[in-house]
Amino acid sequence: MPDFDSSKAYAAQEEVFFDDGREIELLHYVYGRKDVNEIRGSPEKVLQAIDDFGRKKYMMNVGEDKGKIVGELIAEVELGGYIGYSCILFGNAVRKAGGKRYYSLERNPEFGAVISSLVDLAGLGDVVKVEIGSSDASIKRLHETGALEHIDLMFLDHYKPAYKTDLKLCEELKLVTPGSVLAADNVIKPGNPSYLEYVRATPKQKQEWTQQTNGQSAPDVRFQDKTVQQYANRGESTALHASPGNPKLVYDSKLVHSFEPTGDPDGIEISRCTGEE
Ligand SMILES: C[S@@+](CC[C@H](N)C(=O)[O-])C[C@H]1O[C@@H](n2cnc3c(N)ncnc32)[C@H](O)[C@@H]1O
Repeated sequence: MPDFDSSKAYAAQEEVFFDDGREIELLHYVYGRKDVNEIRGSPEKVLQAIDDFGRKKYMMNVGEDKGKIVGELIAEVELGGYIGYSCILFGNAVRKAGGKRYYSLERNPEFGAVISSLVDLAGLGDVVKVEIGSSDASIKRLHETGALEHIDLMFLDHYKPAYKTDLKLCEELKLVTPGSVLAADNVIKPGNPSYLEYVRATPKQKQEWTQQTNGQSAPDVRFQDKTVQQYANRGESTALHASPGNPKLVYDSKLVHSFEPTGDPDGIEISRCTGEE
C-alpha cells in the first residue's frame, strides 16, 4: 500500500461532521471562488475545490486514495452520494470509458440538491442521474422501470447496516449476478462486520443463516450505536429491508487497504461474484 501524503490531509473529523450547514457552505465556497469559471466543466477541478474545502473543514467522502481503487473498475451505481465527490469522480470515469449513465442514490433531498449543483458545475449532468430516496426504494424503482437491468459495478457508501440488506435486495432482483463487482467503502473505519461476513461466506453458510434469521430486519448488534443512529437525526428509520437475497451466489472477496482523506487507515472490500452453486 502506498504511504499517505500528509500534505493533502483533510481537517480532522469533528463530533458533528455533516448535516450542520457545511454542505451549503461548500456550495458558497466553490461558487464564490475567483477561479469558478476555470472550474466550470472540469470534474477534476471541482474535486480539487472540494478537497481545498475539506482541508479547512472536514468533508465526508471517499477521497483520492480510496477513489483510485474504485475508479479503476468503472462503477455505474453508488449507494450514498452526499455532496457528490464520489459521484463526480466515478461519473467522470464512466464518461471517459464511453459509458452513458451513473446513478447516485441519496436519501437526503438537500444533499441530493448539492450533488446536482456540483455535478452540473463539473459538466457531468448528461451522465449522472441523482435518485432521491432510500436506497432500497430507489433500487426497486430503477429495477421496475427497467432503468437498471443489471449491475456490473456498485459502490456502497451509505448507511453501514444497509450494505448487506441492499446487496441481498439486488441479488433477489437479479441485478447482481455472476460477473457483478461490489466495492464497499469504510470496511475498516467504522467497519462493517455483517457485510464482510456475508460476502466472504460460502453458499452453504449463507443458506444456514437465511434459515436462522428468518427475514430479520434490525441492524446487526455488532454495529456501534453511533453508526446505527448516524442518519436518525431527521427521523430516518433504522429499519432495514429484509430480502432473502440469493445465497447460492459465490463471491471472491478481498480487502484493499487505503486511507480516508484525513489520513486515517481504512479499506475497500472488492467482491467479485464469480458463480452460482
Ligand atoms: C459517506 S456519505 C457518501 C459519500 C460519497 N459516496 C462520497 O464519497 O462522496 C453517505 C451518504 O449516504 C446517505 N444515506 C444514508 N442512508 C441512506 C439510504 N438508506 N439510502 C440512500 N442514501 C443514504 C447519507 O445521507 C449520506 O449522504
